[in-house]
Amino acid sequence: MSDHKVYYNYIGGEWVPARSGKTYENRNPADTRDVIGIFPDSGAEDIADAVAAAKEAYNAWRLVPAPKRGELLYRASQILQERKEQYANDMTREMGKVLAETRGDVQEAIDMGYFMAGEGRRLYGVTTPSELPNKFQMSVRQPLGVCGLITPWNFPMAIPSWKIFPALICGNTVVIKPAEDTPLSTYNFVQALVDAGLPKGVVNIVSGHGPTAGEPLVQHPDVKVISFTGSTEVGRHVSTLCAQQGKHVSLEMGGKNPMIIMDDADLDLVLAGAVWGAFGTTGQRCTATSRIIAHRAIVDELTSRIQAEAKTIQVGNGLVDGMQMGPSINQGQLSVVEKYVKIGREEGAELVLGGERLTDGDLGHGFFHQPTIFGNVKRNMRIAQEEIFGPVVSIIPVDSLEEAIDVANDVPYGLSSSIYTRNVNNAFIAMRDLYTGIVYVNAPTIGAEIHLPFGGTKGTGNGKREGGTQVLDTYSEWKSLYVDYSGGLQRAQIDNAE
Ligand SMILES: NC(=O)C1=CN([C@@H]2O[C@H](COP(=O)(O)OP(=O)(O)OC[C@H]3O[C@@H](n4cnc5c(N)ncnc54)[C@H](OP(=O)(O)O)[C@@H]3O)[C@@H](O)[C@H]2O)C=CC1
Ligand SMILES: O=C(O)CCC(=O)C(=O)O
Repeated sequence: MSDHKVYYNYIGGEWVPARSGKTYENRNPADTRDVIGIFPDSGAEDIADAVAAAKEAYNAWRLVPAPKRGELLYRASQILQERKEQYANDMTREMGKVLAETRGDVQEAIDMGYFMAGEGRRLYGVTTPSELPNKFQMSVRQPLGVCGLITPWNFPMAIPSWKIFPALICGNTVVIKPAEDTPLSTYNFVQALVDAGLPKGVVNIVSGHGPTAGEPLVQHPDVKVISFTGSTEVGRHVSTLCAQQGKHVSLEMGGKNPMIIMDDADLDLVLAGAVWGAFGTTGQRCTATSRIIAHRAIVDELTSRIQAEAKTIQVGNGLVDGMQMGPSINQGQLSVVEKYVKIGREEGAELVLGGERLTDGDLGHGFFHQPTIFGNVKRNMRIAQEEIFGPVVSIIPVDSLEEAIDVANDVPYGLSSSIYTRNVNNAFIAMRDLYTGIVYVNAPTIGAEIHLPFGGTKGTGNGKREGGTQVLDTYSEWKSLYVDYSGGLQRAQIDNAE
């Protein structure tokens, strides 16, 4: 028998194993000798149990006054705050990103909790004047029922919080299937909700694999909305399944985010932003800067300065002080990085830095790769078009702002973009013409805050947004209410007119 910690699904207020008894191991991507824990390898039957529990709990939860629901969310955020350091440590161990970043991940969940707790006292609808006398009208949000949530591994607490908190504040109940690589952080998040006193069945977590646990959740007829964050390929499949049942679906998917550097940019500022944008979280952010579109007048200087800066990045176990970049999440993702490095070389891009897996000493036990920069990249090369989701950035020279924006928009994704310039006109043109869900000026493509809508255009999404109050639209439907207090007067007026 192994002595690793065993985790269970949380269904209807009980911690239970998968009905089949099957489990899987969760290992540290920085050192695969380190087993984080044993998690249920759940199937359709476990999903069915969780959906039934959520459906039952919905009847009471939807009637809890929204401000009271908000108080529970507030309490959960306080608990997350108290446990922030422990949860950040757990997250670095299971996901690999450095501690400063996992603290930020937990903090985003805390922020989202406080934000949505406040929404419990707002959840604004509108009133409008009526065309008729003695008639009142207004619109209110109503919950949908059971929400199915499917999340990726790169923000394993923040992204679940972006879904669970707004779903709950609207009066829904939820079943979440976290990424198989990072269940612990989502379990920790759910534990905080449980400890805050959430009623049984309101939140349910079922771990397992996408096709065997995620897909049954998507297909379950009692699940009214699916909120999915992950790859464009899986997201489109999920969307197709939802369409077959006419089910609501919110999709947040991939990115190929450009950073435009004009010839008047402050290059010191650019340097910090470009290195953080490209190599923060090992490039495993959907908002990561994966293309630097630089004016030809400064591209050589910029390339050599970014190369010098990126060379100093300390790559290693994120729990060790001083480390700046962790590993890829797993062997599959590392292989994708290696594949694209090979493709870039074959396409004739200039390898300016990196390009190799790191295996010295203890690094050999993890999925580490050098920060990698390609220069002289052409806009239509595969490394400039396809999402890599790793520490690889392409520098693309251009001759004008117009060309830069054209190149920036010429990819199948549209999540985030940025421009560095001292010229206010250029900045406003870019804000207007970059066809992405998020645009930064003089800042990298990463670092979104939860108070504004988060999401993208084209292959990045399906028009929905997380974050901001706009996220409430995913977890509620509008109901228009008309109240006639004329005592039949209106009917009489209409009859007389006829
Ligand atoms: N736009 C955004 O907001 C964000 C987008 N992303 C995108 O996510 C991707 C990386 O995340 P990754 O986890 O690898 O993405 P995947 O699409 O592989 O997985 C996302 C989630 O979907 C599950 N899943 C896989 N197959 C199915 C299926 N057939 N039915 C239902 N669920 C399924 C996964 O389970 P399992 O873990 O078992 O595979 C996981 O929980 C990148 O492309 C990135 O751009 C990431 C973060 C934010
Ligand atoms: O850096 C950001 O803006 C947030 C990134 C994010 O949420 C993601 O990559 O999933």
